[in-house]
Amino acid sequence: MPLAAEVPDDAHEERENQQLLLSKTKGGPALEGLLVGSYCHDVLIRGGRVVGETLGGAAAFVSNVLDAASPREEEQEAAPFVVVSKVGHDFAYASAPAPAQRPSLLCASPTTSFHAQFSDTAASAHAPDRELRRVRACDPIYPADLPDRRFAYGLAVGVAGEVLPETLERMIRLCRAVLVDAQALIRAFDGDGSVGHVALEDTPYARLLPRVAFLKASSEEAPYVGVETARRQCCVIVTDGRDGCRLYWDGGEARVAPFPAVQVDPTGAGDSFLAGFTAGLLWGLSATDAALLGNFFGAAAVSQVGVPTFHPKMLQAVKEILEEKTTKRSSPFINGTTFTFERSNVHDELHAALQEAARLMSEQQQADPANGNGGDICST
Ligand SMILES: Nc1ncnc2c1ncn2[C@@H]1O[C@H](COP(=O)(O)OP(=O)(O)O)[C@@H](O)[C@H]1O
Ligand SMILES: O=P([O-])([O-])O[C@@H]1[C@@H](O)[C@H](O)[C@@H](O)[C@H](O)[C@@H]1O
Repeated sequence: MPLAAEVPDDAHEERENQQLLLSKTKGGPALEGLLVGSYCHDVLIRGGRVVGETLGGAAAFVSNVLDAASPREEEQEAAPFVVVSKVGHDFAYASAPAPAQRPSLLCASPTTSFHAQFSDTAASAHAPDRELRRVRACDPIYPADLPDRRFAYGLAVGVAGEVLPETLERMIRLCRAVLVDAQALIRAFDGDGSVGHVALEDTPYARLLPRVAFLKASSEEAPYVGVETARRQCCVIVTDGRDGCRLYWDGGEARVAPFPAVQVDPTGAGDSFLAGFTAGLLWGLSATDAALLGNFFGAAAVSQVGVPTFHPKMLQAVKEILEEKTTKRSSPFINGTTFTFERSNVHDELHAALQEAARLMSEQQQADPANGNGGDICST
């Protein structure tokens, strides 16, 4: 399987990109990321009643976790990444932390909006927890919307088909390693906006897979990704709700254990997982170890409604754990030419330490229900 460091022979721009990044990042500033996908409006509905209206879009959940957990230099006020997102003039959350910090491109079309219909009866462990309908769609993100400079890593995190194939291709050219959420590639929308899926191999994105480093899919999306074919081209991560996740690469696979959580809203779990995973790579963890951080932030996401708020003490605990358990502050994968998938000998210790931080998080939430927990969307 080609690693991110390997590029097709004819990809001059990508080779040049690698050279630039290698020279720039050796002992240099923290690694800058490029996050592409639009913020949106989420309307949460249960039993025919609106039970929540929140900021949504993977860009919001991913920014939140990257800001909380990615390594940064002491003097850096914000985590080093750029967001390319599009919203309309009706955007209701311009002053929320993530959009305020990294504003969107304004369009004449309305902000993308999803209705999430939650089941009125208790969901079984593996049944889809919600049905999504895209009720409005903002403009797509075009290659020309991306900054014309190089990035250490890219995250393609569209929710409504806004990351066009040519935009993903441009990201691959600009970024040393690209991580993709399958929901950006395989969603199809029928006449009333109901979200369905198409097989990845039938989309124009399929040919780009060998140049992608990681592809994350939920267990519902995995059959459309075709894990057995895709794992020969990039590392595939399948998330499985409360059961954690599995990684598949060419020649190996691993299961990564979850963290306990009291789920009140499943929205954003996959997005927060991908961001936690990316932060883990940036801290220098192997892919299987980084997935622990993905599971940790996925569990944190489901414990609150909408984009979660993290308690500073919990974040401090996580930072101390990462400082202790990681040997480098920047990933050899993103910073250099080597990369590992396998679990390391700190995996179990890291899991145990994060489990403690997860316990701290749930205690703090119970003690302070105002801390982002706006009510239970899930239970009957
Ligand atoms: N109920 C839960 N308890 C603990 N962790 C969870 C729970 N639901 C989700 N997670 C975490 O979030 C990750 C992503 O959740 P999942 O439901 O698979 O994604 P999606 O939101 O894309 O459907 C999981 O792999 C797991 O680590
Ligand atoms: O829950 P999750 O799969 O991680 O991601 C979600 C998307 O599937 C949904 O379309 C969007 O409206 C949510 O805000 C969130 O981004």
